[in-house]
Amino acid sequence: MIRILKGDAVSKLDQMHCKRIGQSSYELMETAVQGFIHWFEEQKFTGQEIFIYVGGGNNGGDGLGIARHLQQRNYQVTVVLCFNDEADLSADSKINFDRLPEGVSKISFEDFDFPSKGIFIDAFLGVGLKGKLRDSALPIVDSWNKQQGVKIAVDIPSGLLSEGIAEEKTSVACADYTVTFAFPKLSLLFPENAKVVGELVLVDIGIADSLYQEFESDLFYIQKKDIPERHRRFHRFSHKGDFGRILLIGGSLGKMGAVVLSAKSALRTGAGLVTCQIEESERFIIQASVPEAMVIGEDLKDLDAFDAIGVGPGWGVDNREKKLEFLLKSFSKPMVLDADALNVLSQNPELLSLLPKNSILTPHLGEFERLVGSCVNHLDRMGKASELSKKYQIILVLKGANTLISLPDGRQLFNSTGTHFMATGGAGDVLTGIITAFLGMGYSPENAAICGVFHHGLAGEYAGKIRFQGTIASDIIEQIPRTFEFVENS
Ligand SMILES: NC(=O)C1=CN([C@@H]2O[C@H](COP(=O)(O)OP(=O)(O)OC[C@H]3O[C@@H](n4cnc5c(N)ncnc54)[C@H](OP(=O)(O)O)[C@@H]3O)[C@@H](O)[C@H]2O)[C@H](O)CC1
Ligand SMILES: [K+]
Repeated sequence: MIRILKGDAVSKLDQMHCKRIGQSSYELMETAVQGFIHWFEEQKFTGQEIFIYVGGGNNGGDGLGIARHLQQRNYQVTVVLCFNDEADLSADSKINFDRLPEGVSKISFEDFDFPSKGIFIDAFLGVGLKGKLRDSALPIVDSWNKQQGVKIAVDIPSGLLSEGIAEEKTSVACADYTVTFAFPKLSLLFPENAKVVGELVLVDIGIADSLYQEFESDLFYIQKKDIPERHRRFHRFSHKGDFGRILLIGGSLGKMGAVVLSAKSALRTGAGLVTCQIEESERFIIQASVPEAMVIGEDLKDLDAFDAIGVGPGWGVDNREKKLEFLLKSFSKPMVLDADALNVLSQNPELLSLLPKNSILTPHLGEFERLVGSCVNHLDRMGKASELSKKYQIILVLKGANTLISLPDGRQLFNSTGTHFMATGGAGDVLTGIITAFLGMGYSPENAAICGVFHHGLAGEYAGKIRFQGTIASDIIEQIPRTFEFVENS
Protein backbone atom coordinates (compact mmCIF):
# COMPACT_ATOMS: atom_id res chain seq x y z
CA MET A 1 0.00 0.00 0.00
CA ILE A 2 1.42 3.34 -0.94
CA ARG A 3 2.28 5.65 1.95
CA ILE A 4 0.98 9.20 1.82
CA LEU A 5 3.79 11.52 2.86
CA LYS A 6 3.74 15.17 3.74
CA GLY A 7 4.33 17.53 0.82
CA ASP A 8 7.60 18.72 2.31
CA ALA A 9 8.93 15.15 2.27
CA VAL A 10 8.74 15.02 -1.54
CA SER A 11 12.14 16.55 -2.22
CA LYS A 12 13.82 14.24 0.32
CA LEU A 13 12.05 11.23 -1.19
CA ASP A 14 13.23 12.30 -4.65
CA GLN A 15 16.81 12.75 -3.51
CA MET A 16 16.92 9.36 -1.79
CA HIS A 17 15.37 7.69 -4.84
CA CYS A 18 17.81 9.33 -7.26
CA LYS A 19 20.78 8.44 -5.08
CA ARG A 20 19.72 4.80 -4.67
CA ILE A 21 19.10 4.09 -8.31
CA GLY A 22 21.69 6.43 -9.76
CA GLN A 23 19.20 8.66 -11.55
CA SER A 24 19.50 12.43 -11.86
CA SER A 25 16.71 14.67 -10.59
CA TYR A 26 16.23 15.79 -14.20
CA GLU A 27 15.67 12.18 -15.26
CA LEU A 28 13.08 11.81 -12.52
CA MET A 29 11.32 14.93 -13.80
CA GLU A 30 11.40 13.40 -17.27
CA THR A 31 9.78 10.22 -15.93
CA ALA A 32 7.02 12.33 -14.39
CA VAL A 33 6.57 14.24 -17.66
CA GLN A 34 6.36 11.05 -19.69
CA GLY A 35 3.82 9.61 -17.23
CA PHE A 36 1.71 12.71 -17.71
CA ILE A 37 2.00 12.49 -21.51
CA HIS A 38 1.00 8.82 -21.45
CA TRP A 39 -2.17 9.66 -19.53
CA PHE A 40 -2.86 12.72 -21.70
CA GLU A 41 -2.68 10.75 -24.93
CA GLU A 42 -5.06 8.13 -23.56
CA GLN A 43 -7.70 10.82 -23.00
CA LYS A 44 -7.95 11.61 -26.70
CA PHE A 45 -8.55 15.33 -26.18
CA THR A 46 -8.66 16.63 -29.73
CA GLY A 47 -8.29 19.62 -31.97
CA GLN A 48 -7.58 22.38 -29.50
CA GLU A 49 -4.65 24.61 -28.69
CA ILE A 50 -2.89 23.82 -25.44
CA PHE A 51 -1.88 26.55 -22.99
CA ILE A 52 0.53 25.61 -20.21
CA TYR A 53 0.96 27.95 -17.25
CA VAL A 54 4.50 27.47 -15.94
CA GLY A 55 6.03 28.73 -12.71
CA GLY A 56 9.68 29.00 -11.76
CA GLY A 57 10.00 25.85 -9.65
CA ASN A 58 10.07 22.19 -10.64
CA ASN A 59 6.31 22.15 -11.16
CA GLY A 60 6.96 24.65 -13.94
CA GLY A 61 9.81 22.40 -15.09
CA ASP A 62 7.29 19.57 -15.50
CA GLY A 63 5.13 21.93 -17.54
CA LEU A 64 8.02 22.87 -19.83
CA GLY A 65 8.84 19.19 -20.40
CA ILE A 66 5.16 18.50 -21.12
CA ALA A 67 5.19 21.37 -23.64
CA ARG A 68 8.14 19.85 -25.51
CA HIS A 69 6.61 16.37 -25.68
CA LEU A 70 3.21 17.64 -26.79
CA GLN A 71 4.70 19.82 -29.49
CA GLN A 72 6.66 16.82 -30.75
CA ARG A 73 3.33 15.03 -31.00
CA ASN A 74 2.03 17.81 -33.24
CA TYR A 75 -0.11 19.66 -30.73
CA GLN A 76 -0.17 23.44 -30.93
CA VAL A 77 1.35 24.53 -27.63
CA THR A 78 1.80 27.89 -25.91
CA VAL A 79 3.62 28.24 -22.60
CA VAL A 80 2.42 31.08 -20.41
CA LEU A 81 5.44 32.17 -18.39
CA CYS A 82 4.40 32.91 -14.82
CA PHE A 83 7.84 33.81 -13.47
CA ASN A 84 9.79 37.04 -13.64
CA ASP A 85 13.15 36.03 -14.91
CA GLU A 86 14.76 33.01 -16.54
CA ALA A 87 17.48 33.31 -13.93
CA ASP A 88 14.87 32.42 -11.27
CA LEU A 89 14.19 29.01 -12.79
CA SER A 90 15.19 25.92 -10.81
CA ALA A 91 18.10 24.00 -12.34
CA ASP A 92 15.98 21.23 -13.88
CA SER A 93 13.37 23.69 -15.14
CA LYS A 94 16.11 25.65 -16.86
CA ILE A 95 17.17 22.51 -18.74
CA ASN A 96 13.59 22.04 -19.97
CA PHE A 97 13.30 25.74 -20.76
CA ASP A 98 16.40 25.55 -22.95
CA ARG A 99 15.06 22.41 -24.62
CA LEU A 100 11.79 24.03 -25.70
CA PRO A 101 11.46 23.54 -29.46
CA GLU A 102 10.96 26.58 -31.69
CA GLY A 103 7.42 25.47 -32.44
CA VAL A 104 6.31 26.14 -28.84
CA SER A 105 5.03 29.72 -28.43
CA LYS A 106 6.21 31.55 -25.33
CA ILE A 107 4.32 34.42 -23.83
CA SER A 108 4.67 36.16 -20.50
CA PHE A 109 1.60 36.15 -18.31
CA GLU A 110 1.31 39.96 -18.51
CA ASP A 111 0.97 39.80 -22.31
CA PHE A 112 -1.35 36.80 -22.38
CA ASP A 113 -4.77 37.46 -23.93
CA PHE A 114 -7.60 35.25 -22.84
CA PRO A 115 -8.17 32.66 -25.58
CA SER A 116 -11.82 31.77 -26.19
CA LYS A 117 -11.19 28.09 -25.59
CA GLY A 118 -8.45 25.52 -25.25
CA ILE A 119 -6.88 22.87 -23.08
CA PHE A 120 -5.19 24.42 -20.06
CA ILE A 121 -2.40 22.79 -18.10
CA ASP A 122 -1.52 24.18 -14.70
CA ALA A 123 2.21 23.80 -13.98
CA PHE A 124 2.41 27.06 -12.04
CA LEU A 125 2.87 25.90 -8.45
CA GLY A 126 3.26 22.40 -7.05
CA VAL A 127 4.03 21.02 -3.62
CA GLY A 128 6.70 23.70 -3.16
CA LEU A 129 4.01 26.26 -2.33
CA LYS A 130 4.65 27.80 1.09
CA GLY A 131 1.79 29.35 3.04
CA LYS A 132 -0.85 31.61 1.60
CA LEU A 133 -0.61 32.54 -2.05
CA ARG A 134 1.34 35.79 -2.48
CA ASP A 135 -0.55 38.77 -3.88
CA SER A 136 1.59 38.65 -7.02
CA ALA A 137 0.24 35.15 -7.79
CA LEU A 138 -3.45 36.00 -7.35
CA PRO A 139 -4.04 37.45 -10.87
CA ILE A 140 -2.55 34.28 -12.38
CA VAL A 141 -4.91 32.00 -10.48
CA ASP A 142 -7.84 34.32 -11.19
CA SER A 143 -7.04 34.31 -14.91
CA TRP A 144 -6.83 30.53 -14.89
CA ASN A 145 -10.19 30.23 -13.19
CA LYS A 146 -11.80 32.46 -15.81
CA GLN A 147 -10.60 30.40 -18.79
CA GLN A 148 -13.06 28.13 -20.56
CA GLY A 149 -11.91 24.66 -21.52
CA VAL A 150 -10.47 21.43 -20.17
CA LYS A 151 -8.25 22.16 -17.18
CA ILE A 152 -5.55 19.85 -15.96
CA ALA A 153 -3.42 20.39 -12.85
CA VAL A 154 0.09 18.98 -12.78
CA ASP A 155 0.77 17.28 -9.42
CA ILE A 156 -1.58 19.54 -7.43
CA PRO A 157 -3.81 22.51 -8.29
CA SER A 158 -1.81 25.73 -7.89
CA GLY A 159 -2.58 27.45 -4.63
CA LEU A 160 -3.62 24.28 -2.81
CA LEU A 161 -1.25 23.24 -0.03
CA SER A 162 -0.49 19.54 0.16
CA GLU A 163 -2.28 19.28 3.50
CA GLY A 164 -4.58 22.25 2.96
CA ILE A 165 -8.25 22.90 2.48
CA ALA A 166 -9.51 25.15 -0.31
CA GLU A 167 -12.00 27.26 1.56
CA GLU A 168 -14.20 29.86 -0.15
CA LYS A 169 -11.75 32.62 0.63
CA THR A 170 -8.61 30.84 -0.54
CA SER A 171 -7.49 31.26 -4.12
CA VAL A 172 -6.87 27.96 -5.90
CA ALA A 173 -6.65 27.11 -9.61
CA CYS A 174 -9.61 24.75 -10.17
CA ALA A 175 -9.02 21.68 -12.33
CA ASP A 176 -11.12 19.06 -14.08
CA TYR A 177 -8.26 16.59 -13.65
CA THR A 178 -5.30 16.48 -11.30
CA VAL A 179 -2.44 14.27 -12.45
CA THR A 180 -0.34 13.70 -9.36
CA PHE A 181 3.05 12.04 -9.17
CA ALA A 182 4.32 9.23 -6.93
CA PHE A 183 1.63 9.38 -4.22
CA PRO A 184 -1.59 11.37 -3.80
CA LYS A 185 -0.97 14.49 -1.75
CA LEU A 186 -3.29 14.38 1.27
CA SER A 187 -5.33 17.45 0.31
CA LEU A 188 -6.27 15.83 -3.01
CA LEU A 189 -8.31 13.30 -1.02
CA PHE A 190 -10.39 15.75 1.03
CA PRO A 191 -14.08 16.08 0.06
CA GLU A 192 -13.81 19.86 0.59
CA ASN A 193 -11.29 20.01 -2.26
CA ALA A 194 -13.24 17.87 -4.72
CA LYS A 195 -14.29 20.83 -6.82
CA VAL A 196 -10.75 22.14 -7.24
CA VAL A 197 -9.09 18.73 -7.77
CA GLY A 198 -11.55 17.21 -10.26
CA GLU A 199 -10.77 13.66 -11.27
CA LEU A 200 -7.64 12.35 -9.54
CA VAL A 201 -5.05 10.46 -11.58
CA LEU A 202 -1.97 8.91 -9.97
CA VAL A 203 1.17 8.52 -12.08
CA ASP A 204 3.81 6.08 -10.87
CA ILE A 205 7.30 7.55 -11.28
CA GLY A 206 9.16 4.42 -10.23
CA ILE A 207 9.93 5.19 -6.59
CA ALA A 208 10.27 1.87 -4.75
CA ASP A 209 7.69 1.04 -2.06
CA SER A 210 10.56 0.21 0.30
CA LEU A 211 11.75 3.82 0.16
CA TYR A 212 8.44 5.10 1.45
CA GLN A 213 8.84 2.90 4.49
CA GLU A 214 11.73 5.08 5.60
CA PHE A 215 9.28 7.92 6.14
CA GLU A 216 6.93 8.01 9.06
CA SER A 217 3.30 8.21 8.09
CA ASP A 218 0.14 6.46 9.24
CA LEU A 219 -1.64 7.38 6.02
CA PHE A 220 -1.96 5.02 3.07
CA TYR A 221 -3.59 4.85 -0.35
CA ILE A 222 -5.16 1.53 -1.35
CA GLN A 223 -4.45 0.45 -4.89
CA LYS A 224 -5.45 -2.47 -7.06
CA LYS A 225 -2.18 -4.29 -6.50
CA ASP A 226 -2.88 -4.41 -2.75
CA ILE A 227 -6.03 -6.47 -3.15
CA PRO A 228 -5.21 -9.97 -4.52
CA GLU A 229 -2.87 -10.79 -1.62
CA ARG A 230 -5.74 -10.05 0.77
CA HIS A 231 -8.18 -12.39 -0.96
CA ARG A 232 -8.83 -15.73 0.63
CA ARG A 233 -8.18 -18.68 -1.63
CA PHE A 234 -10.80 -21.39 -1.96
CA HIS A 235 -10.35 -24.78 -3.55
CA ARG A 236 -12.37 -27.39 -5.35
CA PHE A 237 -13.52 -29.04 -2.11
CA SER A 238 -14.70 -25.77 -0.62
CA HIS A 239 -18.37 -25.94 0.36
CA LYS A 240 -20.91 -23.27 1.10
CA GLY A 241 -20.04 -23.33 4.79
CA ASP A 242 -16.49 -22.21 3.89
CA PHE A 243 -17.95 -19.21 2.13
CA GLY A 244 -19.63 -18.20 5.34
CA ARG A 245 -23.01 -18.14 7.01
CA ILE A 246 -24.00 -14.56 7.46
CA LEU A 247 -26.91 -12.83 9.11
CA LEU A 248 -28.22 -9.49 7.91
CA ILE A 249 -30.44 -7.61 10.33
CA GLY A 250 -32.38 -4.66 9.05
CA GLY A 251 -35.45 -3.51 7.17
CA SER A 252 -38.67 -2.08 8.47
CA LEU A 253 -42.01 -1.15 6.96
CA GLY A 254 -41.27 0.79 3.76
CA LYS A 255 -37.51 0.24 4.00
CA MET A 256 -37.18 -3.43 3.11
CA GLY A 257 -35.28 -2.55 -0.06
CA ALA A 258 -32.20 -1.83 2.04
CA VAL A 259 -31.94 -5.45 3.29
CA VAL A 260 -32.75 -6.78 -0.17
CA LEU A 261 -29.77 -4.83 -1.54
CA SER A 262 -27.44 -5.97 1.26
CA ALA A 263 -28.49 -9.60 0.81
CA LYS A 264 -28.04 -9.54 -2.95
CA SER A 265 -24.65 -7.88 -2.73
CA ALA A 266 -23.48 -10.36 -0.08
CA LEU A 267 -24.49 -13.20 -2.41
CA ARG A 268 -22.77 -11.59 -5.40
CA THR A 269 -19.64 -11.21 -3.27
CA GLY A 270 -19.72 -14.94 -2.69
CA ALA A 271 -21.36 -15.42 0.71
CA GLY A 272 -22.26 -19.11 1.16
CA LEU A 273 -25.50 -18.73 3.09
CA VAL A 274 -27.36 -15.50 3.70
CA THR A 275 -30.09 -15.20 6.30
CA CYS A 276 -32.10 -12.04 6.84
CA GLN A 277 -33.62 -11.25 10.18
CA ILE A 278 -36.60 -9.02 9.56
CA GLU A 279 -40.04 -8.20 10.87
CA GLU A 280 -42.29 -11.19 10.34
CA SER A 281 -44.85 -9.18 8.37
CA GLU A 282 -42.26 -8.29 5.70
CA ARG A 283 -41.01 -11.85 5.11
CA PHE A 284 -42.64 -12.04 1.70
CA ILE A 285 -40.55 -9.19 0.30
CA ILE A 286 -37.24 -10.96 0.88
CA GLN A 287 -38.46 -14.37 -0.22
CA ALA A 288 -39.85 -12.96 -3.43
CA SER A 289 -36.95 -10.71 -4.34
CA VAL A 290 -33.95 -12.75 -3.10
CA PRO A 291 -34.94 -16.42 -3.33
CA GLU A 292 -31.36 -17.43 -2.47
CA ALA A 293 -31.64 -15.86 0.99
CA MET A 294 -33.33 -17.36 4.06
CA VAL A 295 -35.54 -15.41 6.41
CA ILE A 296 -35.98 -15.64 10.15
CA GLY A 297 -38.17 -13.67 12.50
CA GLU A 298 -36.99 -11.33 15.19
CA ASP A 299 -37.18 -13.90 17.99
CA LEU A 300 -33.97 -15.67 16.92
CA LYS A 301 -31.67 -15.93 19.90
CA ASP A 302 -28.87 -18.27 18.83
CA LEU A 303 -26.41 -16.10 17.00
CA ASP A 304 -23.41 -18.40 17.32
CA ALA A 305 -24.39 -20.30 14.20
CA PHE A 306 -23.35 -17.28 12.12
CA ASP A 307 -19.84 -16.37 10.99
CA ALA A 308 -20.66 -12.69 10.58
CA ILE A 309 -23.51 -10.28 11.22
CA GLY A 310 -24.34 -7.02 9.43
CA VAL A 311 -26.89 -4.82 11.13
CA GLY A 312 -28.61 -1.57 10.30
CA PRO A 313 -29.76 -1.12 6.69
CA GLY A 314 -33.34 0.18 6.72
CA TRP A 315 -33.72 -0.97 10.32
CA GLY A 316 -35.31 2.19 11.77
CA VAL A 317 -34.37 3.48 15.20
CA ASP A 318 -37.61 3.06 17.16
CA ASN A 319 -37.33 0.45 19.92
CA ARG A 320 -34.02 -0.80 18.52
CA GLU A 321 -31.86 0.08 21.51
CA LYS A 322 -32.55 -3.12 23.46
CA LYS A 323 -32.16 -5.23 20.33
CA LEU A 324 -28.81 -3.69 19.53
CA GLU A 325 -27.70 -4.14 23.13
CA PHE A 326 -28.71 -7.80 22.99
CA LEU A 327 -26.81 -8.28 19.75
CA LEU A 328 -23.65 -6.64 21.02
CA LYS A 329 -23.75 -8.70 24.20
CA SER A 330 -24.56 -12.00 22.48
CA PHE A 331 -22.24 -12.00 19.49
CA SER A 332 -18.57 -11.95 20.31
CA LYS A 333 -17.17 -11.89 16.76
CA PRO A 334 -16.62 -8.61 14.89
CA MET A 335 -19.78 -7.38 13.21
CA VAL A 336 -20.70 -4.73 10.66
CA LEU A 337 -22.82 -1.79 11.79
CA ASP A 338 -24.35 0.59 9.29
CA ALA A 339 -27.12 3.15 8.87
CA ASP A 340 -29.76 2.91 11.62
CA ALA A 341 -27.53 0.72 13.80
CA LEU A 342 -25.16 3.71 13.85
CA ASN A 343 -28.00 6.09 14.58
CA VAL A 344 -29.03 3.92 17.54
CA LEU A 345 -25.41 4.02 18.71
CA SER A 346 -25.37 7.83 18.44
CA GLN A 347 -28.51 8.04 20.55
CA ASN A 348 -27.11 5.55 23.09
CA PRO A 349 -23.34 6.14 23.17
CA GLU A 350 -22.98 3.88 26.22
CA LEU A 351 -23.44 0.96 23.78
CA LEU A 352 -20.13 1.83 22.06
CA SER A 353 -18.17 0.07 24.78
CA LEU A 354 -20.08 -3.16 24.03
CA LEU A 355 -18.91 -3.32 20.42
CA PRO A 356 -17.00 -6.54 19.73
CA LYS A 357 -13.35 -5.72 19.05
CA ASN A 358 -12.58 -5.00 15.40
CA SER A 359 -16.21 -4.46 14.50
CA ILE A 360 -16.62 -2.41 11.34
CA LEU A 361 -18.75 0.75 11.42
CA THR A 362 -19.62 2.23 8.03
CA PRO A 363 -21.00 5.75 8.52
CA HIS A 364 -21.45 8.35 5.82
CA LEU A 365 -20.35 11.83 6.84
CA GLY A 366 -23.73 12.70 8.41
CA GLU A 367 -23.90 9.49 10.44
CA PHE A 368 -20.30 10.00 11.51
CA GLU A 369 -20.97 13.49 12.81
CA ARG A 370 -23.98 12.20 14.71
CA LEU A 371 -21.57 9.81 16.42
CA VAL A 372 -18.72 12.20 17.20
CA GLY A 373 -20.19 15.71 16.93
CA SER A 374 -19.73 18.22 14.14
CA CYS A 375 -16.36 18.46 12.42
CA VAL A 376 -14.71 21.58 11.04
CA ASN A 377 -13.18 19.84 8.01
CA HIS A 378 -11.76 16.53 6.84
CA LEU A 379 -8.57 16.85 8.85
CA ASP A 380 -10.71 17.25 11.96
CA ARG A 381 -12.87 14.30 10.84
CA MET A 382 -9.77 12.15 10.32
CA GLY A 383 -8.56 13.01 13.81
CA LYS A 384 -11.91 12.18 15.40
CA ALA A 385 -12.20 8.94 13.42
CA SER A 386 -8.77 7.88 14.59
CA GLU A 387 -9.60 8.66 18.22
CA LEU A 388 -12.82 6.64 18.05
CA SER A 389 -11.12 3.67 16.36
CA LYS A 390 -8.37 3.59 18.95
CA LYS A 391 -10.63 4.15 21.94
CA TYR A 392 -13.10 1.35 21.11
CA GLN A 393 -10.71 -0.80 19.03
CA ILE A 394 -13.04 -0.68 16.06
CA ILE A 395 -12.66 -0.11 12.33
CA LEU A 396 -14.35 2.99 10.97
CA VAL A 397 -15.20 3.15 7.29
CA LEU A 398 -15.99 6.78 6.59
CA LYS A 399 -17.87 6.66 3.29
CA GLY A 400 -17.46 9.20 0.51
CA ALA A 401 -15.19 9.83 -2.47
CA ASN A 402 -11.90 8.24 -1.32
CA THR A 403 -13.58 6.43 1.56
CA LEU A 404 -11.37 6.53 4.65
CA ILE A 405 -10.70 3.41 6.72
CA SER A 406 -9.51 4.13 10.26
CA LEU A 407 -7.88 1.18 12.01
CA PRO A 408 -7.56 0.61 15.77
CA ASP A 409 -3.75 0.86 15.57
CA GLY A 410 -3.93 4.40 14.17
CA ARG A 411 -3.37 3.68 10.48
CA GLN A 412 -5.74 5.44 8.10
CA LEU A 413 -6.26 4.18 4.56
CA PHE A 414 -7.86 6.01 1.65
CA ASN A 415 -9.65 4.08 -1.06
CA SER A 416 -8.84 4.78 -4.70
CA THR A 417 -11.92 3.36 -6.44
CA GLY A 418 -15.36 4.89 -6.89
CA THR A 419 -17.24 7.48 -8.88
CA HIS A 420 -19.72 10.26 -8.21
CA PHE A 421 -22.32 8.11 -10.01
CA MET A 422 -22.43 6.01 -6.80
CA ALA A 423 -24.05 8.86 -4.91
CA THR A 424 -27.42 7.11 -5.04
CA GLY A 425 -29.81 5.60 -2.49
CA GLY A 426 -28.87 2.08 -1.43
CA ALA A 427 -25.17 2.23 -2.39
CA GLY A 428 -24.29 2.07 1.32
CA ASP A 429 -26.50 -1.01 1.85
CA VAL A 430 -24.54 -2.68 -0.94
CA LEU A 431 -21.27 -1.98 0.90
CA THR A 432 -22.69 -3.49 4.11
CA GLY A 433 -23.53 -6.68 2.23
CA ILE A 434 -20.08 -6.89 0.65
CA ILE A 435 -18.12 -6.33 3.87
CA THR A 436 -20.33 -8.73 5.86
CA ALA A 437 -19.81 -11.37 3.16
CA PHE A 438 -16.02 -10.98 3.37
CA LEU A 439 -16.11 -11.24 7.16
CA GLY A 440 -18.22 -14.39 6.85
CA MET A 441 -15.64 -15.91 4.49
CA GLY A 442 -13.05 -15.62 7.23
CA TYR A 443 -11.28 -12.46 6.07
CA SER A 444 -9.66 -10.52 8.89
CA PRO A 445 -11.78 -7.45 9.71
CA GLU A 446 -9.03 -5.23 8.28
CA ASN A 447 -9.00 -7.15 5.00
CA ALA A 448 -12.80 -7.33 4.89
CA ALA A 449 -12.95 -3.53 5.15
CA ILE A 450 -10.17 -2.94 2.62
CA CYS A 451 -11.42 -5.45 0.05
CA GLY A 452 -15.01 -4.35 0.70
CA VAL A 453 -14.49 -0.67 -0.08
CA PHE A 454 -12.20 -1.43 -3.02
CA HIS A 455 -14.56 -3.89 -4.76
CA HIS A 456 -17.59 -1.72 -3.98
CA GLY A 457 -15.94 1.35 -5.56
CA LEU A 458 -14.79 -0.61 -8.58
CA ALA A 459 -18.24 -2.13 -9.10
CA GLY A 460 -19.60 1.42 -8.96
CA GLU A 461 -17.08 2.56 -11.58
CA TYR A 462 -18.14 -0.26 -13.91
CA ALA A 463 -21.82 0.50 -13.35
CA GLY A 464 -21.21 4.22 -13.89
CA LYS A 465 -19.57 3.55 -17.25
CA ILE A 466 -22.77 1.85 -18.41
CA ARG A 467 -25.48 3.83 -16.62
CA PHE A 468 -23.83 7.21 -15.98
CA GLN A 469 -26.01 9.36 -13.74
CA GLY A 470 -28.77 6.76 -14.07
CA THR A 471 -26.70 4.34 -11.96
CA ILE A 472 -28.74 2.71 -9.19
CA ALA A 473 -27.58 0.49 -6.34
CA SER A 474 -28.76 -2.67 -8.13
CA ASP A 475 -26.44 -1.83 -11.05
CA ILE A 476 -23.51 -1.76 -8.63
CA ILE A 477 -24.45 -5.22 -7.33
CA GLU A 478 -24.57 -6.61 -10.88
CA GLN A 479 -20.98 -5.51 -11.43
CA ILE A 480 -19.48 -7.07 -8.27
CA PRO A 481 -18.46 -10.36 -9.96
CA ARG A 482 -16.57 -8.47 -12.69
CA THR A 483 -14.46 -6.72 -10.08
CA PHE A 484 -13.02 -10.06 -8.96
CA GLU A 485 -12.11 -10.91 -12.53
CA PHE A 486 -10.33 -7.58 -12.94
CA VAL A 487 -8.45 -7.69 -9.64
CA GLU A 488 -7.34 -11.31 -9.99
CA ASN A 489 -6.51 -11.39 -13.68
CA SER A 490 -4.55 -8.24 -14.30
N1 LIG B 1 8.50 13.10 -6.72
C1 LIG B 1 7.77 13.94 -7.34
O1 LIG B 1 6.60 13.98 -7.08
C2 LIG B 1 8.36 14.86 -8.33
C3 LIG B 1 7.81 16.10 -8.50
N2 LIG B 1 8.27 17.02 -9.33
C4 LIG B 1 7.58 18.28 -9.44
O2 LIG B 1 8.22 19.20 -8.60
C5 LIG B 1 7.24 19.92 -7.87
C6 LIG B 1 7.86 20.52 -6.66
O3 LIG B 1 8.84 21.40 -7.12
P1 LIG B 1 9.52 22.54 -6.24
O4 LIG B 1 10.56 23.14 -7.06
O5 LIG B 1 9.90 21.97 -4.94
O6 LIG B 1 8.36 23.54 -5.95
P2 LIG B 1 7.16 24.15 -6.83
O7 LIG B 1 7.51 24.26 -8.24
O8 LIG B 1 5.97 23.40 -6.48
O9 LIG B 1 7.03 25.55 -6.17
C7 LIG B 1 8.12 26.45 -6.12
C8 LIG B 1 7.66 27.78 -6.62
O10 LIG B 1 6.59 28.23 -5.79
C9 LIG B 1 6.84 29.58 -5.43
N3 LIG B 1 6.11 29.83 -4.18
C10 LIG B 1 6.31 29.28 -3.00
N4 LIG B 1 5.42 29.74 -2.11
C11 LIG B 1 4.65 30.63 -2.75
C12 LIG B 1 3.55 31.44 -2.36
N5 LIG B 1 3.08 31.41 -1.12
N6 LIG B 1 2.96 32.22 -3.26
C13 LIG B 1 3.43 32.26 -4.52
N7 LIG B 1 4.47 31.51 -4.97
C14 LIG B 1 5.07 30.70 -4.09
C15 LIG B 1 8.30 29.66 -5.34
O11 LIG B 1 8.67 31.00 -5.46
P3 LIG B 1 10.01 31.53 -4.70
O12 LIG B 1 10.04 32.96 -5.06
O13 LIG B 1 9.77 31.29 -3.25
O14 LIG B 1 11.13 30.74 -5.23
C16 LIG B 1 8.74 28.81 -6.53
O15 LIG B 1 8.67 29.55 -7.72
C17 LIG B 1 6.17 18.94 -7.66
O16 LIG B 1 4.93 19.52 -7.33
C18 LIG B 1 6.14 18.24 -9.01
O17 LIG B 1 5.35 18.96 -9.92
C19 LIG B 1 9.49 16.76 -10.13
O18 LIG B 1 9.30 17.10 -11.44
C20 LIG B 1 9.86 15.28 -10.22
C21 LIG B 1 9.56 14.44 -9.08
K1 LIG C 1 0.15 22.81 -10.43
